[in-house]
Amino acid sequence: MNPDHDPLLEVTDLHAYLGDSHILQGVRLTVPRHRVTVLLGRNGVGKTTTMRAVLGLVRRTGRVVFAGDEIGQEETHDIVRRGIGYVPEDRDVFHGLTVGENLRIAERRGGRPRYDLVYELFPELKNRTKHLAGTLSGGQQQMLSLARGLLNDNDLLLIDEPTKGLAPVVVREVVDVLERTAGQTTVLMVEQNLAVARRLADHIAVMVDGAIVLNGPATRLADDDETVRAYLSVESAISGAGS
Ligand SMILES: Nc1ncnc2c1ncn2[C@@H]1O[C@H](COP(=O)(O)OP(=O)(O)OP(=O)(O)O)[C@@H](O)[C@H]1O
Repeated sequence: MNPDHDPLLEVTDLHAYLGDSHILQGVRLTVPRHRVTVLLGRNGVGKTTTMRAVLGLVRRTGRVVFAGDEIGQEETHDIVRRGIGYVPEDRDVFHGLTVGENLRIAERRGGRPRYDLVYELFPELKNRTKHLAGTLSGGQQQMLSLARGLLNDNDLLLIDEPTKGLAPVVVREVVDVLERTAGQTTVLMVEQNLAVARRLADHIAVMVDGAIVLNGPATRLADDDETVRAYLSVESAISGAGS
């Protein structure tokens, strides 16, 4: 079956609230299987909140269907157990723990952690299992954060702004790692760096003021400069992501 017609994740009429603010206002989004979908939009439009709403981390209403099951009312721990991993924006590694310990505490109970896969994808981490995570570079911390998401057998990874705040040379490294990650699982990713988005995305979703205004093949990014200018606070030529 065409994966675009059998999405892994399908969100309909999703509303979310932070305090008194109505942040997501009827989000509709599909994420095809085995693809990278990049969620784009200006600062503050609700991209992070969309991921957190899918995970049940914010108050929300609406329909969220994952692998054919409705999960819009479920608690976060049940959603995560279904095979959705989260790599948050701030990387969230424990600086005072070693690389190995950071991985160990990410193991899902009852699961079979995939250390072989993780160390094959991230040899730099294998050489540093006894190093404190706080001593790693920003790029290595991002790798550790991605490795934690891949350690469990997740079907979907939600990755929030993985290249944010990284130097151009490190961005390139992380993009390579993201490409390897995307070979393993379906990805929904927030990314503000347009060059990175263009390199990785098969599918895009563009968000404006708490709603999705465009959800389709990534070719729209390549040949539709008007879309880019109208909706995104990104520049179309950003060095550091490679070609
Ligand atoms: N605790 C909160 N209470 C009320 N409003 C909040 C709270 N946290 C965030 N917001 C607002 O919710 C909106 C959506 O935030 P969100 O982080 O989802 O946007 P984003 O598109 O991911 O932005 P960015 O690219 O800056 O990370 C923003 O306008 C933000 O100011």
